[in-house]
Amino acid sequence: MSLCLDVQKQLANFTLDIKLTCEPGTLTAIVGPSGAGKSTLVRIIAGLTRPDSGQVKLHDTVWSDSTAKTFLPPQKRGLGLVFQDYTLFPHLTVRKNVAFAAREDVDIDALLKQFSIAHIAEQKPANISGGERQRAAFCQALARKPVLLLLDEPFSALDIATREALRTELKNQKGHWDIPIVHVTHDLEEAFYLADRIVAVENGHHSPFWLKRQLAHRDPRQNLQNRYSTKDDVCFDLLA
Ligand SMILES: Nc1ncnc2c1ncn2[C@@H]1O[C@H](COP(=O)(O)OP(=O)(O)OP(=O)(O)O)[C@@H](O)[C@H]1O
Repeated sequence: MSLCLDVQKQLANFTLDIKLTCEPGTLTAIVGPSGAGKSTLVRIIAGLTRPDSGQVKLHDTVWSDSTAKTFLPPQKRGLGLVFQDYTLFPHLTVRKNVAFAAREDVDIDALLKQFSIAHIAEQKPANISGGERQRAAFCQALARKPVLLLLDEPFSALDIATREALRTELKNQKGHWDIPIVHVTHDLEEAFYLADRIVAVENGHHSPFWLKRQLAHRDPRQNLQNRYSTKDDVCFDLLA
């Protein structure tokens, strides 16, 4: 089921105005400078912020429509969220954290194994590493069998080696989940590595030129494109 949105929201200094479609089994990376509106966009998709106008739909289910005055609260959208800050309950073990969110038919042990944290299932979050906590956060998000996965800088608090390991796992697994994934990141390398499509946002608007400017300032310029852009789609912003 595809995510389709066309939303507007007045922010402090500009109006966020974004149109986006994200297909199941694909990862759309949202990149852009600080304050561009990326987190606001994630919050609108999650139902944590109401847009002033426009519509958010998952296939034919309307999550938000300002004209029809429809607004589905976050808990009814059935999505999985992974943020930079760990969303685990500190007083529960890893297994209980995942079980808390899980649908009945989910095999929690298999999920923990898939994310290589079966051996720490009985530990509490304070006793495991940052990378393990983020793995647990992914298990928690996926245990609810989400219709959409929303990732807001999920790797930015991790050290380089852990970040790279988790990126690789996400890249290998994302196609199997068969849901749209929206991934906000500051890191262009991460976006090029993971994304099926990159959408650059600047001052609340889709801005292919921001991405072009960033790449123009990189050294050497061609590296990211040559290494990761085997698919034309990823580069659609560069072709604009
Ligand atoms: N509820 C709000 N009402 C008005 N303005 C807001 C609101 N929330 C955020 N803003 C402003 O909107 C702009 C976009 O913020 P947002 O957090 O979405 O940007 P971002 O691209 O995620 O930034 P960063 O990469 O630094 O996290 C900022 O100027 C912020 O101050």
